[in-house]
Amino acid sequence: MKYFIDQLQQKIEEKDSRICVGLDPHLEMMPENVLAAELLEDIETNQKEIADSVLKFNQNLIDAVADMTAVVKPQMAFYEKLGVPGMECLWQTIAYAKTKDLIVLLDGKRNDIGSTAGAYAEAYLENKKIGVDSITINPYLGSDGVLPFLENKEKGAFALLRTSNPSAVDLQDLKLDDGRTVYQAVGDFLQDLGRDYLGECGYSNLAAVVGATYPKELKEIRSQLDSVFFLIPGFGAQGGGAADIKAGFDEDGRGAVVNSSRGINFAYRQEEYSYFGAENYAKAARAAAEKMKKEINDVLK
Ligand SMILES: O=c1ccn([C@@H]2O[C@H](COP(=O)(O)O)[C@@H](O)[C@H]2O)c(=O)[nH]1
Repeated sequence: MKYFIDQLQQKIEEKDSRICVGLDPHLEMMPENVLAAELLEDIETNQKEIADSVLKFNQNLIDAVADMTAVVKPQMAFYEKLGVPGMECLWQTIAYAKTKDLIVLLDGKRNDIGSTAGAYAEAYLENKKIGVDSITINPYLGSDGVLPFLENKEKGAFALLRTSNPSAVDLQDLKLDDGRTVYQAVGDFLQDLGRDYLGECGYSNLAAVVGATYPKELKEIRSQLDSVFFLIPGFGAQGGGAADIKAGFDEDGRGAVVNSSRGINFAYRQEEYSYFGAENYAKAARAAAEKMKKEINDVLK
């Protein structure tokens, strides 16, 4: 039995890649040759056709980046939006990623009271037909809501710590009586809880989400938490760059992966990659992923 976090760290090192490729099918950004615009005029009626197109899109993206990423992160919201066909598309996307030996991090930000958290953990982490390796969770219900996601040591959970959105500050930066911010207290909580789930790599199966868009806080959180692995979203479309995420890694360039979704999925829409054309969206995605991988490796040298 190999701990989730050791599997992840090993794959990152094998591929020498610290990127995570999000699979976020924003329908309005899809290439016309994959998804005809008129189908979007009545999404509910056309769910099945749209979901079939999304699956094809995802499979082509996965083929394009499989050799240069350890992990893919489908964002559940975009699949849930397409009803039952969307969920089928999600499971087939995950199954396809597993045939390419990728680690799957399902972005669903689930959680609830302990008994319901257990049902979520079973639904996503124990379903052998689906093959999800890890899931994002909300830690605000406390330990009984988090522990069910850690029961299986081959699986992992990424708890929201300091998110990448502009209004992250509204609640996460509030000051507690002991002088810590809410996010610092969440960080201490996750590190303490995660100590029973440490892999050989020194990081825990209980990982955390810390946004690339707040480099000062990212640096501070990394120095606070030495055994918590980070997923760092906010690279690319949200404005984060390689210099911003550098401090999220440890001194050996370990302990984090950086996510980009729109920046890779829809690279063909960016001026830099527009020469590929919409029909070569997968090639454009590969070029964007390659650039991101290199920029991150260079900044960590
Ligand atoms: O703090 C957070 C937590 C999660 N996300 C998710 O990551 C991707 C980012 O997508 P981009 O297109 O690269 O902006 C998306 O699925 C978010 O839901 C985040 O951005 N920030």
